[in-house]
Amino acid sequence: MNRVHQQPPVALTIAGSDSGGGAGIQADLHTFAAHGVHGTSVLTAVTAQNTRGVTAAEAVSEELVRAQLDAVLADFPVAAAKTGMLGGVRLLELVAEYGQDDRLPNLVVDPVMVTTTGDSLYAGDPAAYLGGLGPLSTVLTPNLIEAQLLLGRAIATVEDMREAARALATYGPRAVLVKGGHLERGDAAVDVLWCDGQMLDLAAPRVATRNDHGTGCTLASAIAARLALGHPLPQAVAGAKVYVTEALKAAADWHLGTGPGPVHHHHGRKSAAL
Ligand SMILES: Nc1ncnc2c1ncn2[C@@H]1O[C@H](COP(=O)(O)OP(=O)(O)OP(=O)(O)O)[C@@H](O)[C@H]1O
Ligand SMILES: Cc1ncc(CO)c(N)n1
Repeated sequence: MNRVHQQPPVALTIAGSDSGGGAGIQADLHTFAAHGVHGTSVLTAVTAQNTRGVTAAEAVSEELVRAQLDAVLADFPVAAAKTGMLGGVRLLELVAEYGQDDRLPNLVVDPVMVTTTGDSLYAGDPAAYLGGLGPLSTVLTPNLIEAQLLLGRAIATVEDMREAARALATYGPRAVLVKGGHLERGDAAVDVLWCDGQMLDLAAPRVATRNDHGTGCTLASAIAARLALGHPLPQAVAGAKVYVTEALKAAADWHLGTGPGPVHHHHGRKSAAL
């Protein structure tokens, strides 16, 4: 038997740490593990954060980010990568440099700028995202607020989301997923995917829960995990959305923290405690 098939594919997350464990690098590594993918990580920032918000944040130096990227990429067959919090233009440009050298295959770019609790995680010009990482992205995954910041216009309806996805695609990503988690209307959570010239609406039942911390990170890393496993792009995105919906459902009754808590990344597995 070919031993190569007995080992997990490798995915890489380039993101910040959430001390509360619901978003950021922690959510990404949980998601990779839940998909049976080996997770490697490049830490870009450390945040002091819980379910109520971010109380402090500090960027990792460019030298240390570069050293982490070099260490991982020199030794692991990274099949897909994902960016989350980059903090500002300097780390964004550094990551773009690796992308330009074709060292970040199947790159999912989650343009993290503000948390749902309103804390800023990006001090820089939103346009730098499109210029720096747009052409290198396999999928760009802005939420409503990020899409508005990237395009400088209001987005209020699903039709606006479709127009935004088309407009963002002109900056070079192969696909754009505009997420509608913050469009609190109706009983569906609708995202729109512009992929290879086609528009798809991805709808899921809206889960009645306050525990939605880290859903964006979880979705982006589930897409990366599925790309690492060899799923074709639209199926990887659709499957990742189902995974997030199930993770939201499974954690709906949790009371972890007093604010919006984390989702259940390992909902497919029985825990000894539950
Ligand atoms: N209550 C919900 N029920 C079902 N799906 C949801 C719900 N809230 C969010 N989603 C889905 O979760 C995914 C992430 O969307 P969202 O717009 O919340 O991202 P985000 O703002 O980047 O997340 P966060 O900043 O909390 O990590 C999308 O697929 C969205 O449709
Ligand atoms: C570190 C980190 N990255 C991303 C997000 C967005 O959810 C967050 N809250 N914290």
